Formats: sequence, C-alpha cells, structure tokens
Amino acid sequence: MSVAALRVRPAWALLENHFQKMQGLHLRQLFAEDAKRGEKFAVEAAGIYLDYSKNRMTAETLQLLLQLAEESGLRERIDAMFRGEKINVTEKRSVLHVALRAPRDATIMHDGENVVPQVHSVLDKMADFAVRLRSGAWQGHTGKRIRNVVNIGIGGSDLGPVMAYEALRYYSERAMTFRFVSNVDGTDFAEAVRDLDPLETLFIISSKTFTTLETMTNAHTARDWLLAGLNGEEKAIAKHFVAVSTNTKEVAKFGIDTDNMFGFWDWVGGRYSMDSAIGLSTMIAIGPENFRAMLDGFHEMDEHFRTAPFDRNLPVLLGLLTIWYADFFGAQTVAVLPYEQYLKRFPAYLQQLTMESNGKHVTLDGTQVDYDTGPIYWGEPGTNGQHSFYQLIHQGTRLIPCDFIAFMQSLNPLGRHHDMLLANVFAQTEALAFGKVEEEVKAEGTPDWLLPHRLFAGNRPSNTILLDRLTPAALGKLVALYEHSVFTQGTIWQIDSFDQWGVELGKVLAQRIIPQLEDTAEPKLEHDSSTNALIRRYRKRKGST
Ligand SMILES: O=P(O)(O)OC[C@H]1O[C@H](O)[C@H](O)[C@@H](O)[C@@H]1O
Repeated sequence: MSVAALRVRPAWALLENHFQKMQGLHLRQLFAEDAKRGEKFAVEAAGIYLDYSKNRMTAETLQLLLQLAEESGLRERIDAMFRGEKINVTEKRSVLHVALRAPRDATIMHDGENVVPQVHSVLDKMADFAVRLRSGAWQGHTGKRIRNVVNIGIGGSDLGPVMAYEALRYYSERAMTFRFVSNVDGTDFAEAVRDLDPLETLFIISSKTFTTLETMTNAHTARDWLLAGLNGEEKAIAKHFVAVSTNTKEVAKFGIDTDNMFGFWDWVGGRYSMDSAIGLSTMIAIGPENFRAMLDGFHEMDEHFRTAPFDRNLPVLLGLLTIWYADFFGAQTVAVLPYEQYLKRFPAYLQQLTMESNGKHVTLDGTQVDYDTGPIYWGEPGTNGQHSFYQLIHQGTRLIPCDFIAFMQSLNPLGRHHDMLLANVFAQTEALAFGKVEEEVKAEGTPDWLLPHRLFAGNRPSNTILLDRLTPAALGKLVALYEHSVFTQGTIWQIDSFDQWGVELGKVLAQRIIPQLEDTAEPKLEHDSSTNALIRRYRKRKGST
C-alpha cells in the first residue's frame, strides 16, 4: 500500500479542523457531559488497564485518529514487521525483536529461515550458564564461587539490563552483587569494582557491535583489573569474562573464548535488545524461569498489538494520543511517572527507546518532514517528582501529557504506604484534569491578590496505566507496550524508527580529537576557534593539580 504524505492524508485535515474545536474544550465539561466517560475511554488487555479518559479528546477525536492510523498503513506495517520484512530501510534490516519472545513452536521467518529455533537455542545456553553460575557450579579461576556480576555495556547494552535489574530486584538472587558499568569516565568502573574481589567477579561484556569505544575501553580496563588480581594469569580470562554480541570476530580478537559468547542478530536493535542475550545479567539475577515469564509477558503484548482492533489496542491508542498532543497541541514532551520505586530507571530506559527511535527529521524516502516527530520523554518515580517538577506540570505554561503507571499490589506491603501511594496517583490525575476554579479558591478565604497564584486551570491530560503486580511478566508487557507505541508513532510519521545515524558524528569527531589530547607533540589544530581553544586549555591543564 502506498501511503500519502502525512499532511495530505484525509484524516489529517479533518483532525486539524477538529482540533480547532477541541482546543477550547475543558476536561471538566467533557466529564460533565458524559457520566460514563471514565469507563468508556478505558481498555483492559494483557493484564494492563489503560484509562485514557483524562485526555483532551472525544469519541470523534478517537475516530479520526483511528482513521489516520488506517490511512497510514499501520495494519500493513505491523504485519510487515512480523513477517520479517526489511522495514529498517536505511540499514536494510528486518526488525524482529518480537521473535526474541516468540514461543518455541512459533515460526518467524527472516531471509527464508525460521529464526525462532536460534532464539531458543541461545536462551537455553543462557539458562544453562545462569543456573551454573547461580548454583556455584561455575567457579572463578581459583575455584572461588562467583558472587559478583558486572555488566559492561552502554546504550541498549546497558539501559535495558540496568532497568530490568532494578525493576525485578525483588526476584533477584540477593546473595549476588550486580553492577553496571557504562560510562567511559573511569569513575564508573572504579566505583563499580572498588569493593569487589576479582577472584569472585564475572564480567559480561555486552555490545552488539563489540566496537563501541566506551565498552571496549571499560572491557580492557576490566581485563587489566582482573589480571592484576590474578598475577597476570591470562588463563583466568575464560572463567571471568563472557561476551554478548553479534560480532564473533571481534569477541575472539578481544580474547574471549567464543564458547563463552552469547549471540544475537542484526535484526535486533540495541534499544530493543533487553530480552535478547543482552539480558544475560537479568537472567542471572532473577533466574531462567523468571526471565522466561518476562518473555511471555512481552509476547502477550506482541500478540495483543498484532491482533487487537485498533480501537482496543493499547499501544495503538497510546501512540495515537502521543501524535495528537505532539502534532496538534504542540506538546514538546511526555512525562512518564511510575508510582513504583522499582521502576526508577524506567524513564531513563524509555528515553533511548523513544528518542533514539523517533528523533528523526526525514521520512523513509529522505524527505524533510513538515510536522513534529518524537517528543522528549522524561520522568521520575512518584511521589518524589510531586515535590520537585510537578509544579510546572500543574501551573506552568507548557502542556505536558503524562503517563501515570501504578500497581494494585505492593511487593513490599508496609502499613498504609501503598494506599497512600495510590491515593497520590489518583489525586494527581484528578488535579491535573479538573484543577481548582476561582470560586473554590475564594471559598477557602483566599484574598483577591493571591487568587491567580492559587488557581489551577486544569485541562492537563494524562493516561493512567494500571497493572496488578510488578512481576517479570508485567515488566515485559509494559516494555512491549511502549515499544509498539513507538512503532505506531513512527509509522504515522513515516520515519525509520530503527536506525540512529544521529549518534555517529560525535563519535567520529571524538576519535579525531583523542590523539590531539594525548600526543606529546603539540597537535596542529584545525577545528573552529572554540574547539581549538578548549583543546589547548585542556592540554595545558590536564596534568595540573
Ligand atoms: O551494543 P553496542 O554495539 O555497543 O552499542 C551500544 C549503543 O551505542 C550506539 O551508539 C547506539 O546509539 C545505541 O543504539 C547502542 O545501543
């Protein structure tokens, strides 16, 4: 199906017209007009309840957005992804993270081959390793039990593992220590290992390409640190280093036995890889059974996304609402606010998923877009954020659509804590939507001069996403929900959500500058005057105390 440019799709013009009407409508009015609104605009699927009624939309908005999804070829594109078509056109790659969580008997084809058996063979190898490590059967070079696991990776090879470890800490093996090193800033490595015994430490070098500067630098430092603790015995490497990568050649070059390598494939994007072998640290932490439960959660959401009608399709609805605010209301950001301490790294994880995917300025055929694409995602867990940035969401001049995420049951029930936590979720969405009008503020005895400061205009939209309990499966569903929301948005914008050329330039320039900082001979600097002066200043002062 050939898809027209976004602005000439019929639904777009209809939405533009419709927006004029919606702009002036208040959520107070929308709720007053329909006593059932709160239930009407809510949908439950795959164990997730999404209440999207506190959005600035009507049944007509929804119908037009759904029309836009149809006209954008969303259905065909979902099928194309699942069929293994090379929808990542700029890299000529398939996009098959859905195959990572397909059940053993499923068939997903890539270049004429069913990839599901390969996926499960890696999962089995990971499970075998995780069990040996957790039971103490896999020992360090001197026969000591491995108690510490350090994942070295960056971007998708770090954020997923860190987020999942934190999210599923409740299920983790508490007798083991898990650390994550990503930054090329030596402090990251130094602090991660300062209290660890090399004889009890396993490093997982996670890198899709196995060429990433930060990861390779940290991996070499880890190697030196280990050998320093083991009298330089090179043989020890085999017991203390494993690799997760798509690049066998580079892994072997680094000196890691490829028997100790866990593979994945170029059809898995870095930011879509936490459920591939990149999740090895997660599997060691929570055990293979819990890891498989997480994959089942992912898969349940995949199936929902693939088969549910769009008007009841959670990722489609989330994605369409994001388009509504980004392109019509001009909202620049989306706040993701998990009311769950274990999800503290979830917003950071989502930043790569959403912004590396949809931070694009040209369509698939290279045409400059004439509309806004990916919004800025950000957030912090509640209730903490309430005491810092929520002020701006409630009374600032910007429109910030919010996703509130909460669980019905606490993993750590303590007195009244959980009721208080959830009361805050509901109170925040209520306050944002309905605000506080002049009469109410006056009735509290507020003097006239103070009135404007104490008014809450309301009409600030939010989604409420509720799950029963933060289980491994629940985490899988939640991540897949956002993955497919990103997909929905990217499809409508007609961009490549699976490449990331924007990160290249800085990398190339850094490679050029490194020798200019390190060479003893004064380098010939041919940058702009600012960069030249900064380099000179650094060279002069780097050794000073
Ligand atoms: O896993 P690696 O090949 O080391 O890549 C790590 C990360 O670095 C790159 O710069 C990309 O922007 C990310 O998408 C990727 O996840």
